Parts: sequence; C-alpha cells; structure tokens
Amino acid sequence: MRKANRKLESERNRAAKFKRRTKSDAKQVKNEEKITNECESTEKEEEGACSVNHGQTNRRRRFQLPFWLRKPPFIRSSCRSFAGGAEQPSHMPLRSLRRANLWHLLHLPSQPQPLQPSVTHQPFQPRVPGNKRIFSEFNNSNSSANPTQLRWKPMDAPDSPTDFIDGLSTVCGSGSSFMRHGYAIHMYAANKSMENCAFCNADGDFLIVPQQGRLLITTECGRLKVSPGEIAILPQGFRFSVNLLDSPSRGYVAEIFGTHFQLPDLGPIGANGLAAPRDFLVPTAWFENKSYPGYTVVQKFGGELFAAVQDFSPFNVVAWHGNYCPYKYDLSKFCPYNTVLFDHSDPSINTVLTAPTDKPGVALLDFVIFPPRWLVAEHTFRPPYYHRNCMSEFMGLIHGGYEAKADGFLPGGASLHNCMTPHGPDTKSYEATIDRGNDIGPSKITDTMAFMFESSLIPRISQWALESPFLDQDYYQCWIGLRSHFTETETCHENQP
Ligand SMILES: O=C(O)Cc1cc(O)ccc1O
Ligand SMILES: [Fe+2]
Repeated sequence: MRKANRKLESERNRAAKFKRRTKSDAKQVKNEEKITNECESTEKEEEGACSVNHGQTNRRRRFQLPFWLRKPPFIRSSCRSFAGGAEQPSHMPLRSLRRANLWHLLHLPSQPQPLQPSVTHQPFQPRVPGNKRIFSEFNNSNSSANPTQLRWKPMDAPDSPTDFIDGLSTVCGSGSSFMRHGYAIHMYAANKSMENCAFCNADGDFLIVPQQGRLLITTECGRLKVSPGEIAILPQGFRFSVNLLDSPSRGYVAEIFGTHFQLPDLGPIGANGLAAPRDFLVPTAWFENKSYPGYTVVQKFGGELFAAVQDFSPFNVVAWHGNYCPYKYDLSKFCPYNTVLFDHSDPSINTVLTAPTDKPGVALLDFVIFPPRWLVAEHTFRPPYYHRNCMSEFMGLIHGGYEAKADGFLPGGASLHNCMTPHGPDTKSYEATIDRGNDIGPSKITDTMAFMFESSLIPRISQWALESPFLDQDYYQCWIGLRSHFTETETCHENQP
C-alpha cells in the first residue's frame, strides 16, 4: 500500500512538472495557426495523445506528451479528485482490463472565469421539437425486417432551416443502445450550422462520412475540419457542435453501441498497408472563453433528444490528454490491397476501421472502402462477384461511380443488401465486363470512393427509409436481362468422374 502511495506521489510530481512546462512553453508561442493546421497526428490507440491550448484563442503550440504521461497515470477514482480544474469523460467500466482502458482527462480553465465543469446546467428536459426520425432500439414499433434489395437516390437539401441534429434520419440498424449492443445507420441532410447548442450522444460512437459540404466540428478537445473524402469519429459522450462550411450538406453516419472502432489486425499483410495509425488526426485543444446565456446541450439518450440549458460554452477545455478522443482520417491516405494474379478479394481486405463483437473475427460493424486502385487480375471476372452474404451490407458513394453499378447508384445515394440477399453487378456492368474479354491488361479504377458499413447483425429498416420518396422502387430492374455467357465445350466434361 505504501509502495502504491509512493508511486501515486511520484506520478503527481511528474504531473506538476508537466503543468510547469506547459506554462513556460506558452511564453514562447508566437505564430498564429489556422484551423486546417489544428489537427495532430497520433498513434492514439497505443499511447494516447495530448493537446494544450496556452490561453489565447488561435495561439497555441503543440508538444509531444512525455512517454510516462501517455499511459494512464492514476487509477480512475484518483483522476476525478486530481486538481480542481480537471474532468474526465471515461470509457472504462470499473472492472475493465487495463489494456482495454480508454481514458481522457480534460483540463478546464480556472482563469479568468471560474471553473465550469459540465455538470453546471439546468435539468435535462425532453427537447422540443424532438427528432422522431432517429431511434436507437430496433423493434417492430419503428422498423421492419425486409430481405429485398433496397436502394435510395440522393436526398434533396432540406427546404426549411435544418441543422445537423434535425437533419439526422435513421435508415436501419439492429440491437439496442440500452443493451449496449448493436448499431444504427443514419443519413443527414442539413442547410444550417448548429447555433448556441452542442450535441452529446450518450448512446454510442458516431462515424461521420460527409458526402457533400465541409463540416467544422467543434469538440471539447478542439476543432476538426472534415471534408468529403475524410471521416470523423465522435466517441460516445463528447460534446460537439457541427458548423456547415458549405451549404447544403449531407452524408452518412454509422453509430455503434457498446464498443469502439479500432484498426483491423493486419494478419499476413504484415506491418504496412491499409490505414496507417499515423494518419489518424486528433484536434488541438481549443476553447472559447465567453459566457453564453441560454446555451443548450442536446443529449441523445436512448435514441430520444433531451435538452439542458447552461450559461457557458462546453468548449472550455484548455488542455487534454488521453486515448479516448475525437479524431479524423483522410480516406485518400488509405493503402488498398488487392489480388495481383487472379480471383477477386473479399472487400474485408479494405477495412479502414472495425468495431468488434465478443466473437473473434466477427464484426459488429466494419467500415470498408472501395478507393481508386489498379485492377490486374487475369482470367477473372474483376467486378464484385454475384453473392449472398451472412453479413449485411449498407453501401454509400462519396464521389464518382461504383464499379458494379453503371446506373442508379449515385453519389449521396445508398443501398442495403441484407443478410443472404443476392446481389452483384447490374446488367450493364456485367455485359461491359464480359465484352472486354478475358485477356485485358491492367486497368485503373479512378474517380471513385464508395464505402460499406458491413455488419454481422441483421438490420431492420426504418419506416422513414421505407416510405422515403428517394427509395428507388425500380432497383430490382438493374438485374433484369442478366443472361448466361456459358458455352459448353467438350473439355467441360473431361473432369467428370
Ligand atoms: O456488394 C458489393 O458491391 C460490395 C462487395 C464488393 C466486392 O468487391 C466483393 C463483395 C462485396 O459484397
Ligand atoms: Fe456485397
């Protein structure tokens, strides 16, 4: 016990040193930095990251957190009692394994305004108006089982002022945020920035895929500018506000309950390839030091919206460190893998992030991309094969075209091929591929960025999505006219017993 106290004491001394160093570094800060430069690269999963804002908005300096502070220095309970100006959104149930520990320490300003921990707000009330199109518990009151191949055309911009919260609509999903198992897939269409309010998702983590319009997402850890072609991850419990840098704006959101995204294991691929840890960027600490009478925190809790009023901005964090934080990733940094001789690789080869279940190798939700790449396979039907899958596949298109769909699958649109529902290239793509013959050389797929949210849990489809005017009623017709090009030759029988 004495040994443990000594260890805690020495950690405290180190933390005090860390604070002193922060102050002296602040004096040297000269240059102004722009939002675009605010993100820092971190191999966050292994060691954690830190960011300090030295007190003046737009004047900040980054520094590398010393190794000893990248690991959680305190046990959970001491984190909360450490220093008057710190707050910890934690993602560690008390009995978690240490290696699974996700932690975060926010340093709140104590000067010139008094400490404002996030608890200083009026009671939560149901938010009026709510958003009846979102939910987080999938059952027959809000969604249906449907094995049909489904496709949606891109949504129009809203015709009345709509921010990110009001522009969210649940398309499909499975399980329950209450049970901490499952996921929801939403789409958003917005034409105005969130004003005087922040969003906080108590249900799960958001993976946001903007398709049209850049977003400036202000979080408690700093700001992330996220353009189409990039993705942002907002973990459960962080407050954030979405400003539209371009209007209108639309995109896709995967929400996962009870787990977090991680990089897939590389297995036989080895050290290099797919998404590199160094390309995941975390924000630089950023705060606004002003009072905000009537500021509202909108909390999504059990799929319903609640609102709590406070008189200050929740973005009042001057420094933070931890490995539980918002981050972003540029999909063009992804290093795709593919077949180099024959056959067609399963799309899992291009998994950017995966949210695991308790069963090894079985994903709650994989985020997979189909980026520009060379196709070189010989004697192979190169587009996706016709298939039925035990996983359910929701696809979206960020820009360009998708190799398996010559028509109808448009940027901003979506498709859902549920568990064991047959699908594959449309007739036009199939015929074009057959026409090209067997012996074509390398060809490059350019101007494309499609993605897939793939899950082992079978999604139910929301009423909103099934009744949507953007549902493509004629989707099934894209496979009409598929015919066999098989010609029987004598050699076909040679291998028969
Ligand atoms: O259905 C789809 O278009 C996605 C997909 C692509 C691919 O190359 C292989 C399998 C698969 O499900
Ligand atoms: Fe598929």
